[in-house]
Amino acid sequence: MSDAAPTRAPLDDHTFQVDLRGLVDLLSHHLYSSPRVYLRELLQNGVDAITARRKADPAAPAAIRLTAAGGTLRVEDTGVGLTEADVHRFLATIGRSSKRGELESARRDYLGQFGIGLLACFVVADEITVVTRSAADPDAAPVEWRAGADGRYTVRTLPNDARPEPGTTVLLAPRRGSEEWFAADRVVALARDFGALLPYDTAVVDDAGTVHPVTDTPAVWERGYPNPDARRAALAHYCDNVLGFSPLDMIDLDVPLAGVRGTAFVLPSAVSPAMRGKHRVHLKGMLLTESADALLPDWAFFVRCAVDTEALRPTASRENLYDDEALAAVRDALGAAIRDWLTGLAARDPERLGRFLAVHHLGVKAMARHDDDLLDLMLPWLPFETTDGQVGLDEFARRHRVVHLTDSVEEFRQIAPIAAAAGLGVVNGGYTYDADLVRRLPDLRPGTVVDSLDPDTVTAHLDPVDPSVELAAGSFLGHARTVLDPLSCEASLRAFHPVTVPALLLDGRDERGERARAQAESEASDAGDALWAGILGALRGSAPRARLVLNHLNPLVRRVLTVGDPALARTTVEGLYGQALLLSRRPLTAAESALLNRSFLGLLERAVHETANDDK
Ligand SMILES: Nc1ncnc2c1ncn2[C@@H]1O[C@H](COP(=O)(O)OP(=O)(O)OP(=O)(O)O)[C@@H](O)[C@H]1O
Repeated sequence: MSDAAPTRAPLDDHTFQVDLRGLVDLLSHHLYSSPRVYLRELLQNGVDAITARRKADPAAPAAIRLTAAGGTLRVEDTGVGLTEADVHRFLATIGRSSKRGELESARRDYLGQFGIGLLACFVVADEITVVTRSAADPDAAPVEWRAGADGRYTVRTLPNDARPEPGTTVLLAPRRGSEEWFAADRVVALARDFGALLPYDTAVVDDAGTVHPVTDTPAVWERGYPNPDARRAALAHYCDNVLGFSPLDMIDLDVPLAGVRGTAFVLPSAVSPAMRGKHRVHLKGMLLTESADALLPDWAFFVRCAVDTEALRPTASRENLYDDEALAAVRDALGAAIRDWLTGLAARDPERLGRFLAVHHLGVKAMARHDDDLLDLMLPWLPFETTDGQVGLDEFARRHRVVHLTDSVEEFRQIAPIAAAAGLGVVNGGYTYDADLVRRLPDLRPGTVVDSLDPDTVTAHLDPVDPSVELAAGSFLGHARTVLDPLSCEASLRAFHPVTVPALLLDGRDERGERARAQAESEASDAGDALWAGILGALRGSAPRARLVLNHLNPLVRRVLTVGDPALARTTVEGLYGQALLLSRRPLTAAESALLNRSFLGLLERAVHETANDDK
């Protein structure tokens, strides 16, 4: 056996091979949502180049000219330009960027950072030609770089007079099928959309030599106005033109920490809280997205923002904001600004607050669920549907020490008139957020009690009938109990308003749960599943039952109570139960539909039978 160290096979050093064609295809065709971004990337490179040049020479010219003529596009900037070495290093190396060197400060100063933006041009063109001359090295000759979508490129130096001044020109001709992106009017529209707020003078020249200005700065929210009305009018005009609606109101936004400034426009009509806001976000002037959805807290679904930001980060496709801590902090700060606006309105301009709440009370309720101070402040203003009509909770709680809450809109509709007549204070808890807010009342207004409205409470508030009346109705009520027992429902007799209601079915959530259980039990036993039916049967009795309350003030009910014929009495009970069931406006089970059918046909048959007898 040898004790020599085991010999190792020599290591082979390798480098990843990159299939440029595949990479170019991936980046250029799958990163971006639309070919239109090619123009944004070109504008962005022009802006960054000028910023870089101006760092060394603050007086350097700053202009970007796009020439859309003869179906091609030329983008020329007065920026820092590139030497031949730079061309190889930056232009021709995917993923390398001259804008990343100083890290944080670079990110602050430049729009680009990833070193892939130029590839977006391959979405619309097969070849990119760049002619550039460095401002950093006055002796460096102009350089021409030609690159194909297949990853090949050529570089050559040009005579000095091919480009006398520093700067860069990018030339593109459309790939077949992409001609539309090069039409002058399209280029003007795209450049204005992306670049209206860019810091340097930018314009498009068309075939006829007409110059179309692109930049329109400062932003409409940054400009000076002779008076607040003029400012409001200008912002409203912008909102109409750019966001497509006439705002109900406007809120100034300013978060110095992240350099976010802009305006939140209040939508003129209510929107679903589930709809996430689509906000227009510029990054250092360049339009990043028209549909940023994480800029505001979820509850602020009633506004659309237009902002410019200095410090938030874009995603690599540059079509949305990177959801990091900075964005979370901005989101909180913008949420606070909207909240402050609201509290300001409550204090100074209740009429405007009223107009706002008439449309967006749902949004404010959503917001108030997580914010006790706001709820406290808005309590007098937020409308709730109650037995006293549409009123603020504050006022309602003053009038009713116990605030009863229904589970659903249907329950409220059915019970509200009767409960109101009986002196109960009921709030409709069936609407989104309302129940949550009402349940917080005792904390905000000590002494107030909030209680669910259950059948027993309502029955207890309905006037009992005279014992002699109850006695006289005993036989009919006996039939009623026989009919209703299998439906897990009890019958009772009370006097209540309105007199037009013959019977009331009090049927809370627990009662419905019990009915669902009973139905499952009978289905299980029909199917021969004794074990399951037994389990369900064991649950029985613990759950409260529904209650059919007959109204002794109702003339029809008074007559019905005297019916002696057992068959007719049962059909009548079924009819009254069915009618009360329909009034409750909730979906019927199969057994309930069958009962309704049976009672309707039974009564019809009796009516026809009697008429036939009368005719004899
Ligand atoms: N107009 C220009 N003037 C001077 N240099 C340019 C110009 N366009 C591109 N470059 C150089 O080419 C590099 C790569 O550009 P590219 O657009 O691919 O990426 P980027 O702008 O650095 O980053 P991003 O991918 O975030 O846009 C840049 O970092 C810059 O050095």
